[in-house]
Formats: sequence, C-alpha cells, structure tokens
Amino acid sequence: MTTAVLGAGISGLSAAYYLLRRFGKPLTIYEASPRVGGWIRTECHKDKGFYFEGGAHTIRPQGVAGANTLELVEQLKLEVKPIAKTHVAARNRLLYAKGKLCMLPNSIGGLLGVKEPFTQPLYKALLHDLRAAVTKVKDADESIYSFVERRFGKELADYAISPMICGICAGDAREISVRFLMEELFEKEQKYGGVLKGVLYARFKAKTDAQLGMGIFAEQQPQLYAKACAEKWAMYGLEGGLEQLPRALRSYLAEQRINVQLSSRAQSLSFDSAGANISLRNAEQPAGHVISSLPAHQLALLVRAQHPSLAAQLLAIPYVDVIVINLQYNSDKLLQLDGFGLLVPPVEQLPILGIIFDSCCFDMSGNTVLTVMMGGRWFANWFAHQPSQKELRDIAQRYVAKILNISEEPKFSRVHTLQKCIPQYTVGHKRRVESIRNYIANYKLPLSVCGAAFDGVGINDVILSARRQVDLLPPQSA
Ligand SMILES: Cc1cc2nc3c(=O)[nH]c(=O)nc-3n(C[C@H](O)[C@H](O)[C@H](O)COP(=O)(O)OP(=O)(O)OC[C@H]3O[C@@H](n4cnc5c(N)ncnc54)[C@H](O)[C@@H]3O)c2cc1C
Ligand SMILES: C=Cc1c2[nH]c(c1C)Cc1[nH]c(c(CCC(=O)O)c1C)Cc1[nH]c(c(C)c1CCC(=O)O)Cc1[nH]c(c(C)c1C=C)C2
Repeated sequence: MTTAVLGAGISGLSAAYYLLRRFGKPLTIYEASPRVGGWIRTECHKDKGFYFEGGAHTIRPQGVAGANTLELVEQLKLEVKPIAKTHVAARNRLLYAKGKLCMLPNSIGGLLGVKEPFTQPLYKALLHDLRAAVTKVKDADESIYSFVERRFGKELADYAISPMICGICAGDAREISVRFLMEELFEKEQKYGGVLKGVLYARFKAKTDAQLGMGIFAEQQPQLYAKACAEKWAMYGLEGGLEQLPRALRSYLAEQRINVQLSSRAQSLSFDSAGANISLRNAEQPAGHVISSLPAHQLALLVRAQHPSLAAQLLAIPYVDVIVINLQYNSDKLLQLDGFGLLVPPVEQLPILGIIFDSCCFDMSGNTVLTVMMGGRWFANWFAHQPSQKELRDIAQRYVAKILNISEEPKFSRVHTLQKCIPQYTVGHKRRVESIRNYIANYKLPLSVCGAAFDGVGINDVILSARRQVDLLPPQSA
C-alpha cells in the first residue's frame, strides 16, 4: 500500500525525498495550498535585480543538521550564495535599545569594555556564572530567560537572549524552554555546577562523529559541507532565493513520477487494522503509513475525532503570527550601518521585532532591500484591531525612518501576515513531543510526525526531522 506524506512544506518534501531514496514508490503527497514550500517563499523581481523573502532568509551550514541540508542542496545541484564568517553580515548584528543602535560584541575583545546597551563589561556576566550557586531545576526544564538570568544576570537575559529568541522564533524568552537553544549549556550547568565549568570540562573530551550525529552519512561527510567548513561560511542563501530548495525538490519528485497533489487539504485522518485513511474534500485515500509534516494544530484537527487525547497534546504546542514587510528602494546608499540586521529587545516594548538588511547579505543590484518583522508573541498587544496593510506598512516605515534614518518612500513593498507560522517551544516542549510520539507508538498508529512543531524550527532542523522519521521506519514499511 502507498505511503502518504501530509504537507509539501520543506519538511514534507524532504520526507518524500528520503522515502523515495529508501523504499522507492508508491508515495503520494497531499498539500492544502496551490504551491509547495510552506513558509519558504520568495518573490523574484529579476528585471530589477532583487527579490523578497516572505519567510526564511538564510540557512546555517553548521553541525549535522547543517551538513544534511548541504548534502540535499548538493544532490539537487542548487547554486549557493555563501556568507563567510568575515563578511559584514556575519560579523554585525545590531540591537535597537535605549533609543540607540548598538553593535553586539563579536569578538573576545568585545567582552572587555562596556558596550551599550550593557552597563557592565560582558566578562562580568561570566564571573557571575562562576560565582552563582546552582539551583537544581524542577522537571529538568525552565525558561531560557530564567536560566540566563540565574547564570549571567538580568542584563544579558534582557538585551542578549530575549532579542535572540525573537530573532529565531518571535517568542518570549520568559516562556521558551532553555532546551530550545541552550540544552547543552543547561545540562552542563546542572551536572558540573556552572556553565563555564561545564564548557571547560567538555573541551577536554573530544566528541566522536557518532556523538555529533554525523553517523547518518554512510560514507563521508557531504562535499559541500567540507567546502563550507574550509571556506568558513557563517550562513548561506540560494541563487534565486530560498524557495529554489522546495521547488527543486518538487521537480526532482516529479521526474521520479511522484505525485504532489496540490490544493488537496487533508480533512481527517483515521486508522484501522489495515492502515490509515485520509479524507480529502472529494475522496477517501487509504495509506499503509502516513508521515505528517503538518503544523501541530492542523494535525490535531485531523485526528481529534478518533484520538482526542493525541489532539489535545498537539494543541498544547502554541504558535504565533508574524507580519513580514518587505521594502525595496532604488538606491543602495541608504543604509548607514552594514550588517545582517537589527533586533529590538522586548523590554523596549516597540511594535517591531527586527529588521533584516537583505541587500547587505546578498547582492541586490544597486537596490536597498529591507525586511521588517512585527508581531510574534506580542501580536495581540499591537495588532488585535486588524490593521490594514497600509497601516502595517506605515508602522514599518515609521520605524525604518526612526532607527535607520531612511525616510524616503520605498519603490516597492509587500505586506504579509503569516498566521500561526512559528511554533513556540515553551517550557516542557521536549516532554510534550516525547509524549506525542509515545502515544503514537503505544497505539501502534501507522503515523510519523516531523516538521517545525517537533524537532527544531530552522530549515536544517525540519529537513533532518523528516530524514530521521524515515530512517526510523521498519524495513517492511513500503
Ligand atoms: C517569518 C519566518 C522567518 C524564518 N526565517 C528562517 C531563517 O532565516 N532560517 C531558517 O532556517 N528558518 C527560518 N524560518 C523557519 C522555517 O522557514 C520553517 O520552520 C520551515 O519552513 C517549516 O517547514 P515545515 O515543512 O515544517 O512546515 P510548513 O512550512 O508549515 O509546511 C507545512 C505544509 O503543510 C500544509 N498543510 C497545512 N495543513 C494541511 C492539511 N490539512 N492538509 C495538507 N496540507 C496541509 C501547509 O500548506 C504547508 O505547505 C522562518 C520562519 C518564518 C515563519
Ligand atoms: C524578528 C523575527 C525573526 C527573524 N528571523 C526569524 C524570526 C522569527 C526566524 C529565524 N531566524 C533564524 C532561524 C533559524 C534558526 C536555526 O536554527 O537555523 C529562524 C527560524 C536565523 C537567525 N536569525 C537571527 C539569529 C540570531 C538566528 C539564529 C541562528 C544564527 O545565529 O545565525 C537574527 C535575526 N533574525 C531576524 C533579525 C531581524 C535578526 C537580526 C539580527 C528576523
């Protein structure tokens, strides 16, 4: 019987790719929207030499997840646009705090002096960690804010970690699990009595490839990963924008005669002794096994009739809305500071989360291109009255003028509200995911779950999540 993949975002397409590689056909993908890519969406203006990213902007090449994506990129023969660690976009990350633009320290030297918005040199935060007593944390989880505040002090929690959490999941560091970003540091603290102590101890214990997770590569690490390491890439994009990745996957699957059924929303999912049944608008589709890459709240809707308790656990993963506003100006002389972009710490209580300087990261043929992001965990505080696109653009332009001194009208712009686009890995997330997968295993459901809701929100994470779920299937699954 066929295997079905739900969702043709990057995770679902990757699941199909790995399924095909492992088992061959038959295989069908059901996608609700008329396009592939999910939150990866590029709007190209080739004639003017620029493009807008409506969701993800860059990919990191680091670690096993980074190497895995590079392997895929290589296999699909996509052209990468690397940003080296020495590039200004890799070195400069800015904060807008206390009414000023501040540069985050990017070297050891930067830890010594007092740098705004901090009122103390950052090495003092490290001394704080050496001196602070260790609290054994209940249920082995806490918020990343409280962990950083405990170990390094409130200033670092407010002006370093909180904006970083915004810049990754548009969330509130006071709610997000320490395991989302600092699992290793947290465990080192709990084990060795301090973060620095733990890090220093671990330096003397070299990790094997298997411990690093590199064991997934059958022979050797991917060539493009070796190149990224040798050339010290900090991040990369793709020629033509990131949407080239899901598009290339779709083309590859089409060449292998794998059907991606667009505009085919799954409406319910049930299981019986023969396997799974997917209800679409006009049809029932049986499947031997289902891999869902859907957002957790969507999968919850599908299974709630037959498995209400599974649905409730899926619904316990909250999501936030993000407004993405792309702006293009004809001149490339507008930005007075170069860098990846700026973040606004939530303590500042402003309606914007941050601004990406797209035209500093990649060549945009003499245009200045910016992306303003707003909302996230604070969406309801600022935008509950459902402002029009014009109002949203006006807010974005007001802050571009105030912070970056760019007051001219953009020549071209785009406003999108991405509803429920980023899951929030709140305290207890890891346990929640374990419990969801345990439920599926205990009831022997022919179902695997992958994608942004479960194993990390970055593009690398969701591709690796798909690969791991396919690898876990028993040999007879096809
Ligand atoms: C604003 C923003 C900026 C980001 N920036 C970055 C970045 O710079 N770098 C990075 O690495 N990551 C970034 N990310 C994260 C990354 O883009 C996403 O986590 C990733 O694309 C999610 O992929 P996915 O396949 O898991 O889910 P999705 O993209 O959500 O795909 C799920 C698919 O399922 C479909 N679907 C939903 N319901 C049904 C149904 N009932 N039946 C069938 N199909 C259905 C949807 O239409 C969608 O196509 C960003 C995300 C956002 C929102
Ligand atoms: C302001 C909102 C957001 C910005 N980017 C994202 C949001 C919600 C989403 C996002 N950004 C990154 C990832 C991938 C993480 C990964 O695991 O690979 C996601 C989902 C990359 C990223 N961008 C910034 C940071 C600190 C990171 C983490 C990885 C890294 O260190 O490279 C910084 C940043 N993000 C945004 C801005 C304006 C910004 C500015 C400096 C926008």
